[in-house]
Amino acid sequence: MKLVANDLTLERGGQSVLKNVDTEFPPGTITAIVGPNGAGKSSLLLALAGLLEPVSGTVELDGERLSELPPLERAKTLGYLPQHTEIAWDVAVENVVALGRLPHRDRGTAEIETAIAALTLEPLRHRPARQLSGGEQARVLLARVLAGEPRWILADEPLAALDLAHQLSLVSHLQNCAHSGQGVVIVLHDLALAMNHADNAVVLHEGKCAASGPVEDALSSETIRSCWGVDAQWIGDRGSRALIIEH
Ligand SMILES: Nc1ncnc2c1ncn2[C@@H]1O[C@H](COP(=O)(O)OP(=O)(O)OP(=O)(O)O)[C@@H](O)[C@H]1O
Repeated sequence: MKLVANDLTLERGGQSVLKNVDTEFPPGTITAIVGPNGAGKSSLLLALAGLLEPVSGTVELDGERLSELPPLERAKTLGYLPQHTEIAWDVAVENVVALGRLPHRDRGTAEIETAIAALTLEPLRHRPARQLSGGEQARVLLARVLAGEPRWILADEPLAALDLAHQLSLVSHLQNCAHSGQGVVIVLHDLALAMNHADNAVVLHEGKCAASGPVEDALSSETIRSCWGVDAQWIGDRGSRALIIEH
């Protein structure tokens, strides 16, 4: 079940934010969407989740236009985590995670427990979610997405608020999701995390797709120079590469 953006053009607030982007997201892999601030990453993710209607072009899931999928089917298939969300409800953590089962209309106890374990939320499960720290809330909201076991996990900067240990454990969980056939698309700013943990990257620059494909190719020094204006080289072996900035 491939997720495809065909000649996708998006506008927000009357301004063009994505222009004629063609890209494919293979299931069973992690794809990182990267690019400078304002490049259009969150906008592309919103369109992939069916939450931002294209001005032209289409998003298709296995050949079918997303806009034609019934809303419940879409909610089951695509799990979307927005950027910078806060929990305002005075609800226990485990109940927030359980909301991920809403599209399925079941209690999904096993899925909820798996999601709680994946984000190491056991010690927090009875706490009111509103009282947690920013990083803890980010883990709760991601667990809610995972509890729905969507075929696609679409997450906007899921690692940004997490400490190093939680970043690594979440990345490892997302890799397991991908190995079991789910599609994972995440917006990332940290190019080393993308290089070391994603399979593919889509590089956006000024609303256009500057590069896409396997991370080793898409995140080349040339692309980093042309999109971020930074001279940098990758060192180290695959899986533990570091980006060295040249002065
Ligand atoms: N609700 C909105 N109304 C109008 N313009 C918007 C809106 N949201 C985003 N934009 C504009 O759309 C462009 C792309 O924004 P988007 O959030 O997709 O970028 P991004 O690559 O995710 O950026 P960042 O790395 O800063 O999160 C930016 O120029 C932004 O100012």
